[in-house]
Amino acid sequence: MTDVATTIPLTGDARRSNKSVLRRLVANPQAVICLVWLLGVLLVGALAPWLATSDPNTTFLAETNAGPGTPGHPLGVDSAGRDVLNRLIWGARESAMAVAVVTVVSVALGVSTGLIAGFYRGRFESIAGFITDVVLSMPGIVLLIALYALTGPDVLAAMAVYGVLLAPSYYRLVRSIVLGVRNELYVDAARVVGLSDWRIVGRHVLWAVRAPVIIQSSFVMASGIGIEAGVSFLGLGDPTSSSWGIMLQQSFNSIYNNPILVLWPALVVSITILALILFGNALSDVLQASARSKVLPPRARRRALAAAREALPGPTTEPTPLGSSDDVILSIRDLRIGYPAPDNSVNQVVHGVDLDVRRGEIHGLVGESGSGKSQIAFSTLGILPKEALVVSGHVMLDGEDLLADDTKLAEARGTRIGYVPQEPMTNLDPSFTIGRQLVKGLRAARPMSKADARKRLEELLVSVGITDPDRVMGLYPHEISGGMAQRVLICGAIASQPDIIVADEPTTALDVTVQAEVLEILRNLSLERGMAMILVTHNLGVVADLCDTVSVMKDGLIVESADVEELFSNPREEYTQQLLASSRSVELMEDNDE
Ligand SMILES: Nc1ncnc2c1ncn2[C@@H]1O[C@H](COP(=O)(O)OP(=O)(O)OP(=O)(O)O)[C@@H](O)[C@H]1O
Repeated sequence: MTDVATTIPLTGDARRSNKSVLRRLVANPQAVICLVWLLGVLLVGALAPWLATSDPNTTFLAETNAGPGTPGHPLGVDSAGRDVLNRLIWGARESAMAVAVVTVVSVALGVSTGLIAGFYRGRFESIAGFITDVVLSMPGIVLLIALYALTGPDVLAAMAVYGVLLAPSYYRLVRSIVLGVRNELYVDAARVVGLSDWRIVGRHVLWAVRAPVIIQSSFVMASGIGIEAGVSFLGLGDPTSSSWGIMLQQSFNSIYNNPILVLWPALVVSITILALILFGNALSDVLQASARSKVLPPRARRRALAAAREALPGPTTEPTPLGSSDDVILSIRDLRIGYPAPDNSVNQVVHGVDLDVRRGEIHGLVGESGSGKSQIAFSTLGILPKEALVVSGHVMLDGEDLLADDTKLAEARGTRIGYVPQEPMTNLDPSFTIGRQLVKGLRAARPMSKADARKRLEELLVSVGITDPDRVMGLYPHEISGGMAQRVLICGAIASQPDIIVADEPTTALDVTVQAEVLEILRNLSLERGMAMILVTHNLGVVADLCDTVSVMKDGLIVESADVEELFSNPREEYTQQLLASSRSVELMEDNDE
């Protein structure tokens, strides 16, 4: 039985990209050829009464076993005197009906039970799981033969039973997707606004399972065609029918008299199965590609980058010289980052950023959402998404261009550049203890014995406010609080004594009191260890409290960069003034609420 575990949870973005799915499908010649064949079979089946020149069982006894090309019988006549082309046309209708029965029964049963089991779980899920295991353990074709006593020579009834046998593959697929989707925040939000379970399932959950179900169905249809042919070939079909399986069986019986008769039904069965499988694969590729951002293949990537570089504006001013290497630890020049657009051009999101971070300085990076702060942070660490394209630029760490050399960048990451992420919990592996993760990370960055690594980490844990480091080292991530997890990650980031830390909104996921403690830790670390820091944040209060210098970003550009006191007292750019004004009005509103 076919069991394609294709899990492609589709989001709102995918909803918008429906049109492009169709466009990409049409652009794939293999998909188009398969689709034309499959639609052709359906059309021929639907129009059989008009296309066929006679009834499938009409006999032309005088022309029994006539070969292809006989006048009036282009594909010949079978051993019972029936026109082969006519029977193939009628057969398209019967085979399509058999496939429809398998698909409808298996989808209806498997998808509905999978939805209920995944969404509500509980006893239904246990019972459905047990039944699924039992059904899957049954040998399908043997069962169909055994059921012949019940169904008789009725292929549609046999196909309905086969549909029941295939339902577990849908059940498992749908249940696993629904289990992932039911805890998504948008489903919680739908519950909170009062949508009934049925509307949530109909609107959100069903949407997430539709693509994998469609893909699975093309494989189920292919196996339906094969099983119909197999069951009929074994003699369990209705001998008066003209399905392709029956044609195959009857022509096989007269293979010595008229061997070419086997060719026609074998050909249409094989081509239809092939078309369904290839179409399913093409559909799967297109839907998977549209569910994630597009990663260009190497050649297209090189072409897109070359075109984007060619289109760069020439220098209008002298390039900003690199900061003095004694003073500046990190120097970014003309950094431009983009992402592939649907037409394979490059959609730039960072447009030539220059930034200097001095040794020991805490450099705040602020700006509206989507302005490119994280892109700068990630390119410094070399952890931009795979699909990202660095159109131009240099990231110089202590005079070495990391962007020009992937090996140097990989060596610097985690050793000379530390990273404190936004979500502490999701950055710790739930399968290992805190101690194991910290020790492993430190030993990877700085080779040393386990005992030495553990000793150094215990000291660092104390320095970030964890008073019982030995106990915490033995805990799993789910056993500690978010604040403690962030301290652990800060400890991990500074353990290799990096020159600079990139902290991407390190306090956003924490509550207010813990935020203050974590900020205090970062400030002390910078003062005591002379570590520079890039602090990405939305919070101007944090910037005022912690940073020495601030760069304000808007639309992928740094619009203003200044000493923190100067920027707050005398903002030059209109956008900075607006940002400060809106931050003050939020503070005022909060004060009034208190
Ligand atoms: N994988 C991606 N594919 C396409 N565009 C992306 C991708 N990641 C980011 N972008 C785009 O890059 C731009 C900058 O994103 P970035 O995450 O750096 O913004 P940000 O200033 O850090 O925002 P926030 O404060 O909300 O995190 C945005 O327009 C975003 O849509």
